Amino acid sequence: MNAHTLGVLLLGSAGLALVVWVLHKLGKALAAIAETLAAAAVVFVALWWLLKGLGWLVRQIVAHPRTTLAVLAIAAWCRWWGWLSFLLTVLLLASGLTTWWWLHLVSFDQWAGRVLRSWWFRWAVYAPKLPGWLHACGLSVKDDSIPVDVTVTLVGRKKISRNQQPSRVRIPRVKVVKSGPSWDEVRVELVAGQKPEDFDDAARALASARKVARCQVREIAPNVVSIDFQRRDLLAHPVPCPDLDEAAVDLRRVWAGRTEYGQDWHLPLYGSGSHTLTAGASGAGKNSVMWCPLVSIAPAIRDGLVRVSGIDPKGMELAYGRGIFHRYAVTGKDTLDLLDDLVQAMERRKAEFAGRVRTVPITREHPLELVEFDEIGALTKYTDRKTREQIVEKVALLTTQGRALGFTVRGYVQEPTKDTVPVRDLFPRRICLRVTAKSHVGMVLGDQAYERGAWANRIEESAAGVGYVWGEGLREPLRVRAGWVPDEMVKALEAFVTAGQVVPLPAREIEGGRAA
Ligand SMILES: Nc1ncnc2c1ncn2[C@@H]1O[C@H](COP(=O)(O)OP(=O)(O)OP(=O)(O)O)[C@@H](O)[C@H]1O
Repeated sequence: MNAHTLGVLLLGSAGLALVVWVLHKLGKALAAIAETLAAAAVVFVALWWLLKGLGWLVRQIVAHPRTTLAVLAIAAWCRWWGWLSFLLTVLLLASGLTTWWWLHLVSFDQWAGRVLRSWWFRWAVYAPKLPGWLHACGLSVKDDSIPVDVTVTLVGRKKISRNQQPSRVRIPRVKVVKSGPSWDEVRVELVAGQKPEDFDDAARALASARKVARCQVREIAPNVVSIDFQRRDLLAHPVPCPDLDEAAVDLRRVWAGRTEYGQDWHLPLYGSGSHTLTAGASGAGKNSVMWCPLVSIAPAIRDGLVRVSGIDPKGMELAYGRGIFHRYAVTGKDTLDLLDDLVQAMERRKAEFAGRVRTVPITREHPLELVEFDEIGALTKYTDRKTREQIVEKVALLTTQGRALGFTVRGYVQEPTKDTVPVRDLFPRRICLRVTAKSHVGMVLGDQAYERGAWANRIEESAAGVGYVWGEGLREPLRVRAGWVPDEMVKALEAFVTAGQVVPLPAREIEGGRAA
């Protein structure tokens, strides 16, 4: 090997060593950069998720402030007083609520049950499931269904612009859930492009999705509808009126039918809140509201503790049980005589008891005078002016002064306008059976009754005897069904109270319906 070759070899080796050294340094530098980048990426991703999580949490807190407060309160309780005391308090509360439920179902449900049920249904049913049902029933709006813009430029070319973002589905938002004993009201806010009628068309599909028999839609505001689901109906079948018996009678609490909770419904015929006005369209079942309490107090009528007077402008309904009525009137003149007689009796009683008692005790000498005024509108609107004014005056006297003296008036009307029944407001207790117009509900039960769930205009024709009561200790309108009194029972009642003095009609005629 000569000197030239040796020099080349040495130079080559030195160059190679330099290249290896440079590559080594470069590799180290790149590894450091990659490591830094990876660390930065991990930190960035972690921060991104943290921010996203925080954003979600803030959204939840804003969207569900009550739940957030409850969770915070529970956490604070457990932190300061321990989880055992919290558990014991929950158990105590639960047993208190159960006792209340057991003792008085209606007041429990109206004050606590429906709040708890609404909360539970919102979380467990409507918030998670309703969006899916609405989408499946065609009640969502897809952004790609927004029309495409077509622009004609100056050079005549068409430019078609589409939204390139992925299509988004917009679904009505659940605003409020209210759960009554039979119905759930779910208020949703419509999205742009929807109208309340879209929901009307989808009502049956929504009922199937919720697996309930009925679903109805109400427009609350131009952009808010209430989707009402009927969960159950304990009043779907007629409620039989119990047979006549000798049981003791409490005139302040007379059995009249059943409530939507499946419990007994009682009405007072004596004392506070006994004057009652029942409104209902033709065939709504007003007569069961009249007959059923009379059947319940049959022993008191027979024993002379209750004296029933009947005003029957149609001359049909009450005539079928004519023997039950101590006084009976059909025409305007007869009605005036009947009311005159009652007002005079009231005046006599007033003179006898004034200053001695605050409420006249009911005895055979001073029986409860119960007036059943069928079709009150026929005589307070559709008679001559003089008779009409006198009838209104007498009814007003009896309803304003009669309570403490043992005089009770129960009126029945088809059209509950002030024009038809000028004394409407003098009846402290009102019952609204099926009516033909939404406005009638407010006229009978008062403002806000319809909004609070007394949907009497929606009662089906087949549900005769079903209606709503409100007020008198009831926080929310209560759906009731009057006990059904068949024709044979009216005859049996007549025979019972007259001790068989009235000759019953032959069975053939009874089966054929109520005779005049
Ligand atoms: N409580 C009830 N349960 C079941 N069906 C009932 C009840 N009450 C009434 N019905 C049915 O409805 C029909 C009409 O009832 P009802 O005569 O009481 O109506 P109404 O309101 O008095 O009508 P109108 O004002 O025309 O006399 C009855 O013949 C009966 O078939």
